[in-house]
Amino acid sequence: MQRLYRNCYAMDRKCYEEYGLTEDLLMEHAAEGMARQIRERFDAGARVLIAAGPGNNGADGITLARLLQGRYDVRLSLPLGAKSAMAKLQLERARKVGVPLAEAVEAAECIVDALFGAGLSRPLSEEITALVERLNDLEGFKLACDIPTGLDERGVPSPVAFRADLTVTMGALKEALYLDAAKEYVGRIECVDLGVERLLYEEESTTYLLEESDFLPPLRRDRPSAHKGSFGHAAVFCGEKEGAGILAGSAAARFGAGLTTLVIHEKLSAPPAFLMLSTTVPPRATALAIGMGLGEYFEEELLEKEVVDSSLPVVLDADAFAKPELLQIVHQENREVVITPHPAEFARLWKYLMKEELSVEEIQENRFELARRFSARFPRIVLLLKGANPIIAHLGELYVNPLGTVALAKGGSGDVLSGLIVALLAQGYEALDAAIQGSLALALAARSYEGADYSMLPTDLIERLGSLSSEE
Ligand SMILES: NC(=O)C1=CN([C@@H]2O[C@H](COP(=O)(O)OP(=O)(O)OC[C@H]3O[C@@H](n4cnc5c(N)ncnc54)[C@H](OP(=O)(O)O)[C@@H]3O)[C@@H](O)[C@H]2O)[C@@H](O)CC1
Ligand SMILES: [K+]
Repeated sequence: MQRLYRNCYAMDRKCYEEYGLTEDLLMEHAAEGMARQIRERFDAGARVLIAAGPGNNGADGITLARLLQGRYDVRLSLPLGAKSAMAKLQLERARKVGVPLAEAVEAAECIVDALFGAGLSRPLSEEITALVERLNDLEGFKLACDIPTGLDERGVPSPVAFRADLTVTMGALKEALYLDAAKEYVGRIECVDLGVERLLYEEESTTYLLEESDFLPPLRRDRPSAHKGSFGHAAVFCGEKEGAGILAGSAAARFGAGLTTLVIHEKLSAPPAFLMLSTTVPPRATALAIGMGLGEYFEEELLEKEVVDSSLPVVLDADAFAKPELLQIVHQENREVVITPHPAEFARLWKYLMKEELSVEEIQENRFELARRFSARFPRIVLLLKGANPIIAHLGELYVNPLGTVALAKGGSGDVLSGLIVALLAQGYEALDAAIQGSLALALAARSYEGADYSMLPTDLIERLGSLSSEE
């Protein structure tokens, strides 16, 4: 797990005030971090075009030009000139080592965007927008300095923003790079130390980035005397769209629940043989999941009695967010509860619980802030806000999972996720661990799919659950 930050200003200040470092020194490390990435990828002589802006993001780019000059065919473009003191100083140095200025944007094997970083303070002008479009249209490898130009401090992209293959970010990882919309622009993300080890640079944070090595597959069954009752009993409500419940139930069984029962209202057409059926929650159930394809089958009284009045750990998903009786659960402080809304469901939930209307767009632009506000209001509840980079919130802490792929953008992926989480709850995991591990398992299952990304089915995910392993 790595830490994420809203910005690095306080940590930069610490470098100057406590460690006696200078801006010049930090910048040299920032530029050297980019130079290293370029040297690893390109042979001497390759053309590197660096588009540098007027501030210190541009100054990083100008410094990079100096570091590469001599070994590479460097072209430096300064469409707005050099304005900050550091940019002027770096330009003077770059000139002295012979860095040539580019008249216009020209084709290159490596294209570096050092136009704007943390200081972008207003929309891009037409001229800069056109420049970013031209850079995007070039064929070469694209490297963004600190943050791709056009993303604001939340990560929200302008209509045109630089599309990087690699973002080399300075000092520490920023939340903005992990907003769903930013996923289109950032490419791979590498973080560079600025003159001190990351450990010394970083401050406390309440936001974390999940990594592959955080995944711990469910415990192997190493007790030969264990029986099915040793691994919990997941009860999955199966409603009008029965496929959703069947997917969730199948995922739960595959992810280790000792028993899985589909709680049904009407006889199912063809449930898998390993799932049991019941019209009530079995007395020995150890966790519940409800909402996937639920519809209107179940009477309110039954839901009250079997789900709301129960103390079992529970996953609420999909249609559960349209049922006020089920939403009472969010107020149950002493229960393990995971809620898994997608942004439109989160909007509905927000209106009901927070009495405030938000559009899906507002939610997507402010995912981190809203997840934080939700967690401040309902600290005990584990919120898993779905998206390209799902955010899990609990007790005011956020965990971001950047590992998912577009192959997951298909009906049924969310049902599988609910099944994974209820399987872990049934086996005794705490709600936060169940949400984190379920989310990681889903992403890793998708990554292990070998077919074309458009072709993956929820059943492919379920098949892969048995062979997941963490990288390390
Ligand atoms: N702090 C540190 O210790 C370290 C910082 N580092 C680096 O510094 C970067 C931050 O630098 P920064 O603060 O100078 O901001 P930056 O992104 O260059 O933009 C500011 C300039 O752009 C201008 N401008 C803004 N928006 C504009 C627009 N739409 N259209 C046109 N102009 C616009 C703005 O002009 P103004 O608003 O004043 O008119 C100003 O001139 C950071 O991302 C990292 O790369 C590293 O070296 C490590 C150490
Ligand atoms: K940039």
